[in-house]
Amino acid sequence: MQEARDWSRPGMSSAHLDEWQRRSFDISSGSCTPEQTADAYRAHVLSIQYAWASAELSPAGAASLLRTYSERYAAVLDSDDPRTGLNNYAESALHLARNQKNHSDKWESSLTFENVFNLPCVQRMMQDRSKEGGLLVDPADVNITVGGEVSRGNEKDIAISGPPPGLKREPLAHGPAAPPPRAELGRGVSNPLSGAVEWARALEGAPPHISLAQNAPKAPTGSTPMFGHNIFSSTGNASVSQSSVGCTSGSNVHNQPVFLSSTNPSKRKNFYGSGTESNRSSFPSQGEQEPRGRGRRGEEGVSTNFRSAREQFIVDQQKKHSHQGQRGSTANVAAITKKCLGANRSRGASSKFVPPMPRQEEEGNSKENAPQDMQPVDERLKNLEPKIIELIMSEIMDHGPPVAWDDIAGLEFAKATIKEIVVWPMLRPDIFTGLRGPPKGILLFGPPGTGKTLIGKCIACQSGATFFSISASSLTSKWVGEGEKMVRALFAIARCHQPAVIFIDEIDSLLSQRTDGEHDSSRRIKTEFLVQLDGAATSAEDRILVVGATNRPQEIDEAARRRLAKRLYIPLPESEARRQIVTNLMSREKSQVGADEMEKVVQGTEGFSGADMTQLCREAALGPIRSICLNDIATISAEQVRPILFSDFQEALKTVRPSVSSKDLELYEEWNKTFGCGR
Ligand SMILES: Nc1ncnc2c1ncn2[C@@H]1O[C@H](COP(=O)(O)OP(=O)(O)OP(=O)(O)O)[C@@H](O)[C@H]1O
Ligand SMILES: [Mg+2]
Repeated sequence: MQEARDWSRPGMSSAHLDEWQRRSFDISSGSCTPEQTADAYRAHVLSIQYAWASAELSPAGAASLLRTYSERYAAVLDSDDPRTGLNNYAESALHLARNQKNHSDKWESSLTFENVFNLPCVQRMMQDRSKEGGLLVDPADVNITVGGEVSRGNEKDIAISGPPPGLKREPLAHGPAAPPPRAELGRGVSNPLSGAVEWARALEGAPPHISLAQNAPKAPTGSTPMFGHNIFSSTGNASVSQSSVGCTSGSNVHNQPVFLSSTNPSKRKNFYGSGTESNRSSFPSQGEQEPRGRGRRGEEGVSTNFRSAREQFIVDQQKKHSHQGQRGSTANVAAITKKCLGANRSRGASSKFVPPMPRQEEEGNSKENAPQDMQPVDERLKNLEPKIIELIMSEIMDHGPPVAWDDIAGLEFAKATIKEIVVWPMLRPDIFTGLRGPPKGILLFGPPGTGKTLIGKCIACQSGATFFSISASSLTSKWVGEGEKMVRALFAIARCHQPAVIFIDEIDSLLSQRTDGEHDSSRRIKTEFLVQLDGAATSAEDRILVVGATNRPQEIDEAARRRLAKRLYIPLPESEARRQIVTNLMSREKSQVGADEMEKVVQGTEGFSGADMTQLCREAALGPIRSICLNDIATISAEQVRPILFSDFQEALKTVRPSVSSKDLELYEEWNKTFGCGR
């Protein structure tokens, strides 16, 4: 509070200062709840504003104090630590975003900036566009700042902008064309999907790979249409910052993409807007700025987006309800807004607060605006919430290093069957009709680590179909009602992107036996899934294939089992397959293992799964490193490391054991005999 005294004007009333002091003391006592702390900081901010308005504080002092307390206030709002912050409703979402990974995370995109422009559909789009000479995004979206804030006309540091006024965009005659500028769905941005939809439509020829897994790579920023992001994101050298695709203006006439760093959440420098240093440090001049958001006083020319106590109360109530899981139909929207709820955005008392749930008017507005803002991609999707569509579409999975059928050792019968069911009918739908029509559901079951997920990845790469990969966890979200909607939307979108494959890894957790004691929401998700599966199965013209994978087939609901008509056993690898796995892996390393030594390795690994074999090879590969003298490890060159030898395998075999017990194996064999479709 020393600061307050320093900034105060001589002769001003000390009432406000005392008040600040008292509250500050309370807050720092550590006994306040986050709500109380936030309230106290809000009150501080209001007091400072009041003091400034009644000329009790100098403008500079007011600006400085306001910045300090607004930042503290924002820190409480944004922190997802339940003891210190209010952002707990996003806890699970943030947790998922940060920690959970699934298989698809490890996949790298085979699309790069270079080769994406060689895609026929992109070429086509470029040609079409060059004929039309039009922009790929809605003109209204051109001047949008990446990073969540809507750019204002007078700002110099606009992150995305179109060509300078008067400069007509020339289509590229050759060479790589730029992707359309990605319109960040910032608040107040009109027609947010237009660019993305346009781009996606243009890419229709290239089968997108769509993952609904929550833990698949996510856009860090808010409700962003992610076509652009996903199509261009890759872990290779052409990677694009997920929240930062943009186009330069000025000299860069061809709209070459530039990479912009995303906002550092820990830095709240932009607190007073998206602003420049000058507008950040001049609180009193805020009134001159264009009011942002829906601050009621914004109309009067004062940019005070503070919420009245009543408004705050409504928000608090909404938060409480969200904690009780009674969100009803708005839950979906809330779940989607979770992307915006992290600390990625600078926020404060004078910036627009993002409530955990949309306020009534916002909801109303969004419904009203929906027809113009979010044009449905397809007629069939018009009954779905645009934000759910966006969410599903935004999770487009990059299929990384392509998995070929030959990368899967053994499993010849399963591979042949899948090719017959998946690949050929996709290629020749005209032949595979009537009784020859492929089954609409496949279940891959077998012990852990035998290649079920690997097969899923291979189907993604080889089938040429739109590939949706979902994990049960993405549907069994805590937002009541969201799961069913997601399932419905998933199938609806798949229907629009036929032929499509929906891959559900660990399907047992989604479609386990329905019991009396289970939670209502998971029961409803299951029911919805079965209904959708039925729809997909009975509609002759739909070319949607559902592939489930599980290592707990006995737990699958019998109704689901029936719908997954082709149930393929994925057993432990036979000796030939084990040899193939070791040979494949060793071919990428420096190794010297003779044929008879390899035979001994194969014989010694009876009962090993594919994953166990991989683990064995990894362990053996460490042998040469372990044999290096400790003093040399820092200096030895890679070439000097000796090759992997049979003795390394012998050592590795002492520590790596099969992960599947013979008792478990019997259960699988038994289930296969009863329900399996193998020979
Ligand atoms: N048949 C196989 N050929 C080549 N590699 C294999 C094979 N089976 C397993 N692997 C190796 O084991 C790893 C794990 O396989 P995968 O994830 O497909 O197992 P899974 O059957 O899905 O196991 P889980 O049931 O536990 O999910 C693969 O990444 C691969 O390296
Ligand atoms: Mg798996």
